[in-house]
Amino acid sequence: MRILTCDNLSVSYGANQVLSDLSFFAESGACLSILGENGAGKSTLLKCLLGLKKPDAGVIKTEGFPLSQVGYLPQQAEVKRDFPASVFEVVLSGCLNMRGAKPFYSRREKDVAIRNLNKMEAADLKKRSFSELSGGQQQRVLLARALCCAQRLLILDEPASGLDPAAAREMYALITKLKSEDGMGIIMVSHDTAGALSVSERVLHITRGNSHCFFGTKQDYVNSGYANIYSEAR
Ligand SMILES: Nc1ncnc2c1ncn2[C@@H]1O[C@H](COP(=O)(O)OP(=O)(O)OP(=O)(O)O)[C@@H](O)[C@H]1O
Repeated sequence: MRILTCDNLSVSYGANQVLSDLSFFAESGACLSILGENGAGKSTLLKCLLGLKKPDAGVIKTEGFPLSQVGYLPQQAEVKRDFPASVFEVVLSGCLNMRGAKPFYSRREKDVAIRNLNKMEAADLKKRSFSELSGGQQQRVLLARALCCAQRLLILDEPASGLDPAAAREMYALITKLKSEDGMGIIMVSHDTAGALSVSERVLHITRGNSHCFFGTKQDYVNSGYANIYSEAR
């Protein structure tokens, strides 16, 4: 079932047209990977999906839930990894939207945080200081945080970047579990083509200047020349 549809999206920064006439969709229980070279416009597209940048033209539509209920895992570089908070506090802060104007988190929000820590197989880290964790552990905790507000759709910006191969495998296994057990829809920006393809049903591939663009199933992507365009561009 489609949970997000993007029709004829065009986006620019001043005179720099980054995306033009882009159309694609994401489905529940499935992962859409957004691939493409540096500067192709992947982060710009995520900003539009998150309501942080207004497109010049086009429509972004979620099905049956507001954009405020989309979970978001930012790129590693955008997260301050040494802030002095416990793992539980970091995860609980993902419930900020649910808390509204209340001064403290309720039992219900704390239960949501615990449930998501369990889901990310990180319950044993609950009392640890976030800054002392390994990169892979931090990433699992931040995913649990993103899940606290994700009703049906999760947006991940390079979730395996900076992780060693074992931690990256764990991250992809958790993504697979979220799709199959929770029916979560996932949109993931990645430079790790093989890893991304291993968990994706569909691919959106964009290139700088939008001269090439592919949207379709993983199988069609693998059979197309797009993966080669990407490796040549890199
Ligand atoms: N805030 C901004 N103001 C002006 N131009 C920007 C801004 N952010 C991005 N751009 C430009 O938009 C284009 C797309 O950048 P974007 O960061 O979306 O690409 P990307 O595919 O995410 O790249 P990367 O893989 O390196 O993260 C680039 O030409 C970039 O210079």
